[in-house]
Amino acid sequence: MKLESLISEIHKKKSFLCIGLDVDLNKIPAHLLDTDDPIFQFNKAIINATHHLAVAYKPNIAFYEAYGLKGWKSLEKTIGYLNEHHPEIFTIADAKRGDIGNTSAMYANAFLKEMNFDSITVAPYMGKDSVEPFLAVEGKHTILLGLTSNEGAFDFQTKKIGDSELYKEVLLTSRGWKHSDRLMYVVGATKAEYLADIRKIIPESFLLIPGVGAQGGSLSEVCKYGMTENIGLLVNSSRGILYASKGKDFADAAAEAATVLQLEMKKLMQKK
Ligand SMILES: O=c1ccn([C@@H]2O[C@H](COP(=O)(O)O)[C@@H](O)[C@H]2O)c(=O)[nH]1
Repeated sequence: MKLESLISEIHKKKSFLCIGLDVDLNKIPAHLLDTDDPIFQFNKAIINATHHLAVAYKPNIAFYEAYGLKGWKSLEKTIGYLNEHHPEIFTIADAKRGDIGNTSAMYANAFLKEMNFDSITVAPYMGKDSVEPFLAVEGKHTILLGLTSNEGAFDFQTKKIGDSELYKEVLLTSRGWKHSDRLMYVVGATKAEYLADIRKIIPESFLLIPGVGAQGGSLSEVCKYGMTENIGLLVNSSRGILYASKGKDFADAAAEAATVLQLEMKKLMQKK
């Protein structure tokens, strides 16, 4: 998907909400467990109830790999359903891949071509040749881990390198790579206070922001420091939306939780 289409969808829906499809069979309503493919049935119901409120969906691949072949089939059906019924919605394979070049090319093929996701999350720490095969895929986006939402982000990412910090070097260096216009970056909502500095290095890039909802990040803080003229944000919530109810009303409850975020986003967009 072209960036202009994503931006136009954001303005149309007055939303920059990304819904994380992190399906845990221990958390979904019991009645779905009797169906042939509970993960897909759950995702389909969530997508049907929320697609007017969200501009992106982000299945975290771990939640599918966890169930072996059945999980992969559910993932394939989910991305197929999104691409067939909602081609206007941006899709993210949250796979956090990255390896030596020829292996990265296989990951790029699997997620961006075979499964036809619009984007994939990639770990930057094996360097340029590990990211290039993803960037080489035309019409797709590579979302590089910038500053992650977890506590462990302070173990390495914020470590000083001369006058700079490791995560800043990732942002700065990757900007110089071929097809860097296809890059986006992950920044945790729990690290909103870093966004002003981050915007000095990557003023226009789209940021995928996980960490609102269950992890306690603040949407208004994220917007205060991270929002650009083109909005430039995809704010993700997974558990806070998916598991708003464990009853038969789970999809309606998810839509309600998504609406709360969308309305706050609309307000914050109007302020801009
Ligand atoms: O820094 C990061 C990078 C990725 N994630 C992923 O986003 C979702 C967050 O889920 P919630 O339930 O809304 O907390 C999940 O898939 C993480 O693996 C992240 O949280 N932080």
